[in-house]
Amino acid sequence: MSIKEHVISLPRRVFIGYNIIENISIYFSQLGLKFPYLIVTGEKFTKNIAKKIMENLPKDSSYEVVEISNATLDEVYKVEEIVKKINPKVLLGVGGGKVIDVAKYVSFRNNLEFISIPTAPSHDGITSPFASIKGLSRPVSVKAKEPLAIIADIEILSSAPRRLINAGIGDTIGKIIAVRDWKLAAKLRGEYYGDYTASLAIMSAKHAFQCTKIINKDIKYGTSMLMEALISSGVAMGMAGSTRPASGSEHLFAHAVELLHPEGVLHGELVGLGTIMMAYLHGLNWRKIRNRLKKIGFPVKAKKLGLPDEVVIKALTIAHTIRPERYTILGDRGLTWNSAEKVARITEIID
Ligand SMILES: NC(=O)C1=CN([C@@H]2O[C@H](COP(=O)(O)OP(=O)(O)OC[C@H]3O[C@@H](n4cnc5c(N)ncnc54)[C@H](O)[C@@H]3O)[C@@H](O)[C@H]2O)C=CC1
Ligand SMILES: O=C(CO)COP(=O)(O)O
Ligand SMILES: [Zn+2]
Repeated sequence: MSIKEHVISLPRRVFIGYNIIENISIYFSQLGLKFPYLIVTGEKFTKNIAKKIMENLPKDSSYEVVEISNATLDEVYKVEEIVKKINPKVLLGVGGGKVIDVAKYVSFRNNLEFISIPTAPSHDGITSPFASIKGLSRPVSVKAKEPLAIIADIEILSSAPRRLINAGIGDTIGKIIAVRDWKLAAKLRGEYYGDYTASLAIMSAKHAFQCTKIINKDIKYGTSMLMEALISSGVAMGMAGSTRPASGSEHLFAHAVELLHPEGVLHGELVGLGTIMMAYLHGLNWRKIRNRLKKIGFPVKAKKLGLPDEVVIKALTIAHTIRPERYTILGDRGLTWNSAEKVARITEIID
């Protein structure tokens, strides 16, 4: 009898706290990291944070920096050119979700250690061993390297623009739907359902929901709560060996919009909108989710994000085609144009 292998990829250490960037050389020595390092960062604001990191790297260590503008295959190849040149031992991803995904994907392809240094609590890719890279065959995430460590400086993360913080809440509350969809697939399709990882994902969503009650009053405490939720959702993915606990129909909607309207909207914002509409389809209390998000200033209307109504409706009708092997409330045939329009109007995503 053959035993099907199941591999769990988890980070070894999570450093979380205020102004902990200053301790980076201590952390690196605890982890026994060798240099040269390659720092992957963004072209704008995040490169200033990367500079602070450089100032605090272990003395006498050597490193290179590469700035990327997007999570595309071209940017992956650009980083790999530098990997070939300097032969780094460790890649540091310093930035938002796109930077982290490129660094973690390059680490995977080149078998290098990866350290995740998020600059915004905007997504749960901070811990997950998956990456979303444009230019691959599909818009959904693929296997990547799990971070050896995460360095989460709450001072930096809580100073990120509020829009990015809210997007992280959107990405995390989406797990309510992802787990419902997973349960449905288990019932209708006999798909394996991992109770433990599903519970972990639901706990992350509840935590993010709780966070909506705190974040307006105490941004620092709210951010640290959100970070716990984002990290544990990433752990759920690592344990499941798939993004199933963290990505269902609400993410399919987000991916569909990204295909139709690729610029200007954050991943977590789209997941938030998808969550409201899919909650309606699942017969959940979508109003409660919408109201909580609205209270924190989350854009609960497509037009606030510059999304035309037609894009929302079209995305709803094609979402089921994006990852057909992952059964969700959208079924095999998806929504008709008329029912999609009705869902979007009833939930007030479009007027
Ligand atoms: N691998 C995984 O499991 C997951 C991956 N993702 C991916 O992550 C990406 C979304 O990540 P986001 O961070 O929302 O988008 P992003 O990486 O595009 O960042 C949004 C913007 O915020 C800027 N930024 C970051 N930190 C900042 C700060 N402290 N101050 C000012 N500006 C800052 C970035 O430079 C960028 O311009 C998507 O590509 C999505 O597919 C999302 C969830 C899970
Ligand atoms: O965004 C993700 C989890 O929040 C990853 O989901 P996908 O596997 O659908 O890309
Ligand atoms: Zn997501």
